[in-house]
Amino acid sequence: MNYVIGIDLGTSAVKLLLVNQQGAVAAEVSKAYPLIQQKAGYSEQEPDIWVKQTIAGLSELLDQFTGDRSQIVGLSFSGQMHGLVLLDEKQKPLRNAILWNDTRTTAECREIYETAGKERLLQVTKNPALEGFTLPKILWVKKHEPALFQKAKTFVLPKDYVRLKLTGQLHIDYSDAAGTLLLDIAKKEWSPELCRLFGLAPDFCPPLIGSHEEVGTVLPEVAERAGLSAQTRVFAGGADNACGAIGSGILEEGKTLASIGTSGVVLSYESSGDKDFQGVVHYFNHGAPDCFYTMGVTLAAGFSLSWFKEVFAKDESYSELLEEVDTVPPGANGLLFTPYLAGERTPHADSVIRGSFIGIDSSHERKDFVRAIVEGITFSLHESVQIFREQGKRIDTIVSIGGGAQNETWLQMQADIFEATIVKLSSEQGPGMGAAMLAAVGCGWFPSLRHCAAAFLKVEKEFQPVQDNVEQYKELFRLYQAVYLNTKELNNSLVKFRK
Ligand SMILES: Nc1ncnc2c1ncn2[C@@H]1O[C@H](COP(=O)(O)OP(=O)(O)O)[C@@H](O)[C@H]1O
Ligand SMILES: O=C(CO)[C@@H](O)[C@H](O)COP(=O)(O)O
Repeated sequence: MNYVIGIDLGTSAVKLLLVNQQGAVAAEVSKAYPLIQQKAGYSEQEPDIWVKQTIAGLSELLDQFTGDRSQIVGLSFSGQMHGLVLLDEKQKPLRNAILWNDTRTTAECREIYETAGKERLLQVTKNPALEGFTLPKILWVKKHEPALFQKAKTFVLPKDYVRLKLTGQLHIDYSDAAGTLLLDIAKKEWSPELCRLFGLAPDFCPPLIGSHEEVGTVLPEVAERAGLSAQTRVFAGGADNACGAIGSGILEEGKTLASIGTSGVVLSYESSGDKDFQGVVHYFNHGAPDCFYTMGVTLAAGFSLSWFKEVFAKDESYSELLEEVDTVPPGANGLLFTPYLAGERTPHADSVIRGSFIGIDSSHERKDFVRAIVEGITFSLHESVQIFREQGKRIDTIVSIGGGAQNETWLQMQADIFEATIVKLSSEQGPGMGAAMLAAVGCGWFPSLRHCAAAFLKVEKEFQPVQDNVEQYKELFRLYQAVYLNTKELNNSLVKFRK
């Protein structure tokens, strides 16, 4: 029996899956790393911690493996999107990576519209200028750290940096390049026009590659440290949401997923790259060749829960924290939460808004707060589900993945709020599984990702909406939506008091 490894470089941790030819997960490892938040709106990570934890994770994964290492024939990557890793001429990072949930770049987003024009930007990149995307971060460093920027020869995205250190090969794949605001999405090439407008040298953007393409083998010194065979074939991999789509079988029109990781995502397959969504939802290249996807993004989905756990329940596990949440009724006994801890993207592209608990009563217990958080995150994702429905998409079944999909009360809540059947797969690790599938297809185990999905992906359980809950949540959702409008101005006035 042969195996492949899927490496998902998430925001909270790198997660590694060892997958056999039947798609069963033979071993899995998660290695965490911290977020660096110097001030409100800032979010960074140290690129070399990703590499260190990935190699340590590979080594732990291999410790669990009793077979012959030469049976591990391939590996590939999935990674948090948009994060800027600036490299010098020796391909060393010049500073910490600025991540997808860092919103310091509102002025640079304005500059992008003024320089390129919103219409033209949407035509080329299919996306609006949002603080989380890569180009605004490049412009921020250029403006605020000019001496450092002068030394920058190129840039990569997070998982591309790890792949560079594991193989020595420099690339960005199309699905991740799509989130930079520098890629012509339909033509699948770096936009010479945008690079020129923003003063970026033609070789500043690295060579592009397809997610399924082979880049080489692991470097001998890495193979030795990780305990891998030096013959292990490496395939490019993709953006975590593109890989999540592969790993949950979102490979044809009409399929939708909801992911609750650090961010929250509702994603839908698109067969062509020439539709016009006017930037209301993100529109990116898929990890499967020559197709696309649209998605709405909640910036602080799982992050809202991890924030609460870190501040109020540091020593408890998520299962302990969520233990009593099913004893609290829908509406958390009159408590509403909006998950805007890091600002928001869909439907309110707003870097200034922050979260609220509305309706705190002296009768509320911790479990009410936890229920309100989980409901607020799910309401936020429901705003994206609604956008897709308003655009004519039929959404009656949603595959749920990410850390949040480990909790059955939350899965039932998704069914009740989204008013759709929620599918839980045998592994909730969609992005890691998608990366493993890219390696499996690359190694020739299957003729296509669809064949691989048919063999690998197994439904573990389905959750149906409960009508009584659906009705209550419809009313609560309207109240939830009112919170944004009623707290927007208050938050604008609070900015000067933030860290
Ligand atoms: N047992 C659990 N039940 C519910 N939610 C969980 C559980 N474990 C983790 N989570 C949530 O999942 C998030 C991490 O999900 P994950 O998909 O691993 O994120 P990322 O890819 O961003 O690192 C955490 O922030 C937390 O909110
Ligand atoms: O910014 C986006 C998508 O546009 C995020 O979805 C990141 O890709 C991070 O993902 P997770 O760490 O939450 O999986």
